[in-house]
Amino acid sequence: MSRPVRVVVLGSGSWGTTVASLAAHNTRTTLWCRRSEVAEEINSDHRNRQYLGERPLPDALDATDDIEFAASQADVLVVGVPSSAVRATLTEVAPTLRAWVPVLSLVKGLEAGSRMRPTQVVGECLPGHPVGLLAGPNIASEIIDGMAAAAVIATQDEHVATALQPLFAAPRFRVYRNTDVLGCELGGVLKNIVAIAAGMAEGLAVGDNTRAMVLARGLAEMMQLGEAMGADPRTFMGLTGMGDLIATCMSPASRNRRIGEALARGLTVAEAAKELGQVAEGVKTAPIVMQLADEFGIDMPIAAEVEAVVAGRHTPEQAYAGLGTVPPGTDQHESA
Ligand SMILES: NC(=O)C1=CN([C@@H]2O[C@H](COP(=O)(O)OP(=O)(O)OC[C@H]3O[C@@H](n4cnc5c(N)ncnc54)[C@H](OP(=O)(O)O)[C@@H]3O)[C@@H](O)[C@H]2O)C=CC1
Ligand SMILES: O=C(CO)COP(=O)(O)O
Repeated sequence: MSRPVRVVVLGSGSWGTTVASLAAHNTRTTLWCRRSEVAEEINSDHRNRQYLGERPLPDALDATDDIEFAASQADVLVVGVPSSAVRATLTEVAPTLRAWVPVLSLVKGLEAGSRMRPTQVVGECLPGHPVGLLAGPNIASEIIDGMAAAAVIATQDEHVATALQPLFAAPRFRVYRNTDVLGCELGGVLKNIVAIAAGMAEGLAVGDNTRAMVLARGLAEMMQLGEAMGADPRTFMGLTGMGDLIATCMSPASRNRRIGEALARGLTVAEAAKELGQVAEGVKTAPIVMQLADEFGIDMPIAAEVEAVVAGRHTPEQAYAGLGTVPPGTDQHESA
């Protein structure tokens, strides 16, 4: 009889811990924590209090702070550290990870400097490994509480996706497949910037029409850049695009939205990030996305205003006033 596969999740923040908990209900699972006290708390108390409060984690979930040993045990590797830490983390696991182990990214940010998507960084650090991502409208706290949700595993190889689907699925967590890796990954990356705009709007006490405008025009910006970069624009109408955009812009638990709200309260980006204490990928992604928008010749007025606010050039009030000066153009989807 063949042994069950071992899933190893790198990164014990709110989402890494949640995904590891989903997997632990289905198969042997190890969570790598960079701090030993977090690993001890998970193994002894079945809690990760810093990120998930008193929510109980599965008894079967194993935690360790030994990244090389964890990687050597992996049949499937999941990357759940912030985008800024993906390359360094994968460089550490490369020597002990066995050949052909599939690697799944949870990461929703672009690498500064290289402007690479997380799956591209995986491809560079771990050449030859099948690569994919798990994305969708997945606010970690709701999923660990067992509220119904769905995600997508995006890989070019349908066989890999089909093998991975049951490892992360739960009765109330549906896992779909998609072969448009670029479109799915960009959806998760770009919606964070729109969520900062949505948070600023909340902080400025706008109406529901404004909320809807930010969502709809934000989605249009995401689709236009995505299509110009080679993604299928229809992907942006699915879970990883519109789905994640709605969840992140609407949820008071979204870290990106909370950053926007804090900026509207007059905090600086540094103060807002300190108050949050968790990663909000949209802050560092906004300037990279504006470089891409320039390169591909795409107008992204909402992303441009978010970038101006996080760079400290505009206040949130100026950003919203600035949007009013942009010529409206057409609301029909324009192919890039
Ligand atoms: N939370 C969510 O609901 C969702 C998050 N995501 C994405 O998942 C990724 C991870 O996010 P999330 O779990 O929420 O993040 P958190 O901020 O909750 O946790 C980050 C984790 O990464 C670790 N970490 C931070 N910096 C480094 C580093 N330099 N080297 C190694 N490890 C590091 C942290 O360790 P330590 O505790 O020691 O600081 C912590 O375990 C992000 O790209 C996010 O956009 C995607 C879907 C949902
Ligand atoms: O990606 C997420 C939900 O799908 C989480 O969003 P935040 O990082 O804004 O909390």
